[in-house]
Amino acid sequence: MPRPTFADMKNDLILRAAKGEKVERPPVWIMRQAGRYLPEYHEVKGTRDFFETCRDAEVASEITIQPIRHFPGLIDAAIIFSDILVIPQAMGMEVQMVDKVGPSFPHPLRHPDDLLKLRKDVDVTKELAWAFKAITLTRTKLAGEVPLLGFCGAPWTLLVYMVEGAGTKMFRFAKEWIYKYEDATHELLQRITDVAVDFLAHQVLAGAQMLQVFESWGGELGPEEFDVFSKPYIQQIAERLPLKLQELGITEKIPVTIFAKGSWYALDELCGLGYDAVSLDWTYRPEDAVKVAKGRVALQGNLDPCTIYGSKETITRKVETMIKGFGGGKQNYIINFGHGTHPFMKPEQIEWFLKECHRVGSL
Ligand SMILES: Cc1c2[nH]c(c1CCC(=O)O)Cc1[nH]c(c(CCC(=O)O)c1C)Cc1[nH]c(c(CCC(=O)O)c1C)Cc1[nH]c(c(C)c1CCC(=O)O)C2
Repeated sequence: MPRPTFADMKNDLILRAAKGEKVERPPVWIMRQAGRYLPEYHEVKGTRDFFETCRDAEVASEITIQPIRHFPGLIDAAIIFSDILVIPQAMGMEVQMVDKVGPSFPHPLRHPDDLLKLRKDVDVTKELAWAFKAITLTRTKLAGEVPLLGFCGAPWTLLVYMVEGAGTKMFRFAKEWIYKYEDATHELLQRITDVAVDFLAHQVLAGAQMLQVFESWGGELGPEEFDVFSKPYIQQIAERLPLKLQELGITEKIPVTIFAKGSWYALDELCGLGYDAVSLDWTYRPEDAVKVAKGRVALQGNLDPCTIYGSKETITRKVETMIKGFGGGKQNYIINFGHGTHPFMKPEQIEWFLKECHRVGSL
């Protein structure tokens, strides 16, 4: 596949911040910035199936750009509208998105023998061709307005969904895998890692300018298990990606962010894995995170998303303390929520948050 060409960037703030450069103000984007809190999302999505929406390049690109248009000049990155569960799909698993319930796998992997059901050699250019098409179209439509982010799920988080078959509070099956089927667990994690590296690299080839790896269930592992079942695989992704990009003829630096939700005990290790940015949930005191990071990476985060339910004064106060806590934000900092938006949030409140980020971040 020849590498497409795109318009020059009008705003590359997030790319500069992720590379550790000094910036005029910290860039801001929001996890799940496209989605159900925006009325125009429902208009476009209608009653269409969620994954069908992702696979339609025209629709996915429109939804990706919606928040950029809704808050003109206020958001510094677009993130492609897709889902972390497309890797399990590429590996041969069926995944449905059930309205008001979430993801559901009709045939979860409950025993090591179930690994036989997975596709052995996954050709992402075939299985996920739709994703690359959506990325190329979205980057073209963005016309350099803001950079386009690609992403994938981290191996441990994807294993959780693949063996549980749905969201969970108990993690019974995922924990059974790590404590009872340790070898099979490593085999599965390795196979997901291989697909993830390939998938991320091809997202860049299609036009993604920065990447994020979502270890959303990181915090379900204790520190010892994190070092065995999460860290080696997210480290492999960071280490192998530049080589894979080189193979594809991509020589420029592509910043990559790791978001390991709940893994506060591992912050020091996360800063040394080869990622350019580390995304933090809201349970960190920014000052403490800055001390641990020691300028090795850009930190991203970490407003409690529920702050948006508070008054404008509350949002202002929280934005002020957050940006101050991250040292004023002119270097090594990207503003974000500590997790995604909720469907019940009012766009006006989010707009106030974004405006305050611009005001306080420019001081
Ligand atoms: C764990 C996870 C998933 N998906 C994702 C994660 C990691 C981030 C996190 O920790 O939240 C990542 C994701 N999912 C989605 C995006 C797109 C871009 C964006 O952030 O704006 C991204 C980056 C769209 C989505 N992914 C999903 C929706 C809602 C689908 C709908 O419209 O009904 C969207 C907009 C569905 C989804 N997808 C997933 C769940 C658990 C759910 C159901 C929960 C819910 O309903 O919010 C798995």
